[in-house]
Amino acid sequence: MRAGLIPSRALQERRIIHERTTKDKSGEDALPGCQSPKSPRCASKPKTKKIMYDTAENDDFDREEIATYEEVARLYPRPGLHRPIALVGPPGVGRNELKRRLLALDPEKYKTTIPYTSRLMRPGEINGKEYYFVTREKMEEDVEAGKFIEFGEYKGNLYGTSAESVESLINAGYVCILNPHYQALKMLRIPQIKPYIIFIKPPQFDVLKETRHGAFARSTFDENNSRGFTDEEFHEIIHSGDRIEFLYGHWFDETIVNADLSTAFEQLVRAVAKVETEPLWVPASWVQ
Ligand SMILES: Nc1ncnc2c1ncn2[C@@H]1O[C@H](COP(=O)(O)OP(=O)(O)OP(=O)(O)O)[C@@H](O)[C@H]1O
Repeated sequence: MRAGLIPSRALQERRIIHERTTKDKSGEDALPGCQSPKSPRCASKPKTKKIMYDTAENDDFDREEIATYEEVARLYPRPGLHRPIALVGPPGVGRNELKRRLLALDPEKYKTTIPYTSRLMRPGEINGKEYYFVTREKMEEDVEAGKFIEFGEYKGNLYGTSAESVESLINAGYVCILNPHYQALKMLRIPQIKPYIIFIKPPQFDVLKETRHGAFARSTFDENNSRGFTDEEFHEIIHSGDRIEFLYGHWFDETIVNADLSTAFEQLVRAVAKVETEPLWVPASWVQ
């Protein structure tokens, strides 16, 4: 990601760090950002070195980003245009589940990025399969250079998603499926990437509770994924969804309410088909 493309003055001045994380199947890693972000961390190119700001709950930071008007134009589908699909929404709403289903629908067409980590490779792991393994120094250097759309630290190791990995999937002709933290949208929403942004919205409390309990869904707020969601967590998902919608709603191309999972997935499949077949409104700068 080039510094000149970062859409926000605030982002150029701050490095963003969040603290919540999630585990992978081995139960020990964090996969912030595009993989499974319980850890809402985002990155940008900082002007000031060695300073980290937790802006996850900073309303002022977010409000600086609210646009008033934006010139738009229709982007016509054409061969070679592969717009990534970015699923944004509150932690726990089901973005990973929807992403997993889409990737499984056509693994030759839909791909997601492989995150980078500074953690040591474990026996049996292959570089470039689950992760790209790099040294902490190299990763810090790349973070400083603004190469990560989001990154975070978990148990002393850095994890992150590079903008280059998104661009290389696009250039290789894949439909890149991302579930970035909402603050990463600031770095993704650029002409080189042209994401189609879908907000995954929780349904109202009763429906949220009924559908998740009915499916024996495991709470993503629990490190061990060993229990269901609590009422408090359902309220948190709804509250967090409202906040994201308030702050970033002007960037959403579409909203899907994730009540019944199959219905939400069908809507997602239709949305992805639409991106490939219909002219859609985008910032005018993307079509020039
Ligand atoms: N519509 C739904 N009905 C029932 N269960 C669902 C639905 N959507 C997701 N789930 C289940 O809820 C749980 C959490 O979903 P998922 O892991 O996709 O959340 P997430 O938004 O990616 O959360 P996080 O960002 O915190 O990792 C999973 O067990 C998933 O199968």
